[in-house]
Amino acid sequence: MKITISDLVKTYPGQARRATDDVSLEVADGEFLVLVGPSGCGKTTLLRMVAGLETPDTGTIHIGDKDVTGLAARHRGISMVFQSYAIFPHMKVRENIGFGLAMRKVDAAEIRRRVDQAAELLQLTEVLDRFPAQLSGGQRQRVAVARAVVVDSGVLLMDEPLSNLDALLRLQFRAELKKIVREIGTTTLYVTHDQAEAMSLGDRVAVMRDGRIAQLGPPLEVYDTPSDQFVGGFLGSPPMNFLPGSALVAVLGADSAPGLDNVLVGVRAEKVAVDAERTADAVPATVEVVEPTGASMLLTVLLDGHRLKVSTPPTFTAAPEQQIWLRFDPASLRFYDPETGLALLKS
Ligand SMILES: Nc1ncnc2c1ncn2[C@@H]1O[C@H](COP(=O)(O)OP(=O)(O)OP(=O)(O)O)[C@@H](O)[C@H]1O
Repeated sequence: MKITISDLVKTYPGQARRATDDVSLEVADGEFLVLVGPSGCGKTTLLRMVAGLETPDTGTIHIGDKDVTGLAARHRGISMVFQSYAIFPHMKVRENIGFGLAMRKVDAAEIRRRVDQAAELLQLTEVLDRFPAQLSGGQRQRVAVARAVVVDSGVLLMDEPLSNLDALLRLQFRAELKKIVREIGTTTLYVTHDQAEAMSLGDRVAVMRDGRIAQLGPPLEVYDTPSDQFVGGFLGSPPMNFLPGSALVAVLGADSAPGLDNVLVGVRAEKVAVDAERTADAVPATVEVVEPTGASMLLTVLLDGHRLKVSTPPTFTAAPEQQIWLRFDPASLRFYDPETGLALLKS
């Protein structure tokens, strides 16, 4: 089922600012779309309006072709998994997973069949007869997901479903979740403040800021070509570097110098080539900090007084205060308006 969100405005009582400010968005049938952004940007509010847990001031929500804007949550045909996954402590895993089906008066044999199937998908078969207290955090989280997917509704809404897990489990379960959602093929709207999670899971990501969608697109497109400085600085670890154009005159050539005074140049850490020796077209920089990440060596360097992060192969050896040489591939540079932070088309 596709979800069509049109011009949603929501202001909470007593708040001066809009929590969502005229948001329009279409989630295609079977698509996994992630809403991501810093705390307070309005992503949870948007999800809760789709769920029917908040009422928009203006705007409409359609699920499939049906206008559900005025419908109660239980009549919208959606499943939800929230951060505080409310699984019932007094019910065994089997009853917890089957709860939604029992509420819908599905007959017992069918409930059993579907619970068994979901349990297998989520590797919970062994623990179906346990109580939640006898499960690990990751297993509890899987119960919450199983309970949502077993209902087989056309739309799945998730709000930070992995946030209760420790870093390792989070990473593991992220990949499992991606696989499961692909298998069941449900249209999914997913909220997270974690940009890595958003990139990993989303067919498309919508980066939100101040109640609006700053950019919407496939993860790598948004990563490679951020539409503004905010998106480039939010997505990616490390975030995109931004340098005044004047710092790159030597790289881009004197011809482009006049135009460079008024631009901000964005470049990703891994797009800068680093050499210990001077090479053609290279500019000198000084190493400030060296951080081994295992997969790469992350260097903080000073280029003409401007700080940036560059990543090199893990075998690259560098020490603080050492001079190194940087090469920039013009094709990987992005240009922004220093006043507005908006992307400029390359001339
Ligand atoms: N029940 C509420 N009453 C008043 N203001 C609210 C309420 N819920 C959210 N807000 C405000 O609305 C704005 C958007 O909040 P929302 O929870 O949607 O953001 P979010 O991006 O999900 O943030 P987080 O990641 O911290 O949950 C914020 O300014 C927040 O303070």
